[in-house]
Amino acid sequence: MSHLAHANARKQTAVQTDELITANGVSVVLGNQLILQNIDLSIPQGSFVSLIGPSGCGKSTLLKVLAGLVTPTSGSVSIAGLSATEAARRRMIGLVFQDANLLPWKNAVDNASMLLSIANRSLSRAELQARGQEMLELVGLGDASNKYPHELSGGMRQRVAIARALALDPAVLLMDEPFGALDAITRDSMGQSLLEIWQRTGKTIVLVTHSIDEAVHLSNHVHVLGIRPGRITESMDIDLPYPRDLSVAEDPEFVKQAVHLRMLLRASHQPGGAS
Ligand SMILES: Nc1ncnc2c1ncn2[C@@H]1O[C@H](COP(=O)(O)OP(=O)(O)OP(=O)(O)O)[C@@H](O)[C@H]1O
Repeated sequence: MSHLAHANARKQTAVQTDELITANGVSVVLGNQLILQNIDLSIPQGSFVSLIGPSGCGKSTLLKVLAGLVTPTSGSVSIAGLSATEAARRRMIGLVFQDANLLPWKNAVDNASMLLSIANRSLSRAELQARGQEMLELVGLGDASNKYPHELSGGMRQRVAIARALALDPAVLLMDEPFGALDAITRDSMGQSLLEIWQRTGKTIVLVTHSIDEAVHLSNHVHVLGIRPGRITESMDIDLPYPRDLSVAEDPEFVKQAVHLRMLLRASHQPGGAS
């Protein structure tokens, strides 16, 4: 191996750290308002991280920065050693929003393979359908492939949206209040399914949520954002073993951590100055 090849191998090793996503000193000004101030984040590969904070504190904006959709005014984001824009261009980022945004004239399997069909024009219809079906099975909708969005419940539509994002096999799944419009019981079961998908696929997940219980049930790490300006005020590990099922909510340790998170969240509602 040449000297240069040795140096490159060293460089590659250096990039392959446990951290998949890092944000360094990210600030965002929109209009003339400071929305995010000096955000530092370090998200390990394969982790499940939740972002929680008061309404309007900038959680969605931060997710958009990680997705390469909003360019920081200062600071930088790296995803597997690439800029967020480049990671997005390479389809390494899957996005799921509160609204499933399915195409009403396509059935579930065609919706699930829709982004893949755009990303890889060389795939045959049979290949697209096979991948769409595989993803629907992963999200527990294997029997609904021929159903159209109007025939699906809100939870089922969100499952298709998750299948659509996963069909591209992204390294990261960024989710913005994906279960926010669902009833409490459906929301619980969607969270549980998401945990199982996470454990089966090993994806890195960043979830924006308003639910303390959801954050504690699902994540191994939670960042609390404060308001005016949006900044990370606290971070906490969720110290509960996986696999977790819904009965974890009755575990005294769960209750303790949820109480602690509530206290951090309450403090984050106080407007603050410099972080
Ligand atoms: N394009 C924009 N131009 C100007 N201000 C914006 C823009 N987008 C968002 N904002 C402002 O940035 C702030 C943060 O918005 P953001 O949607 O990121 O908050 P959030 O924490 O996700 O809120 P919520 O929990 O209510 O969804 C808000 O005050 C919002 O009005």
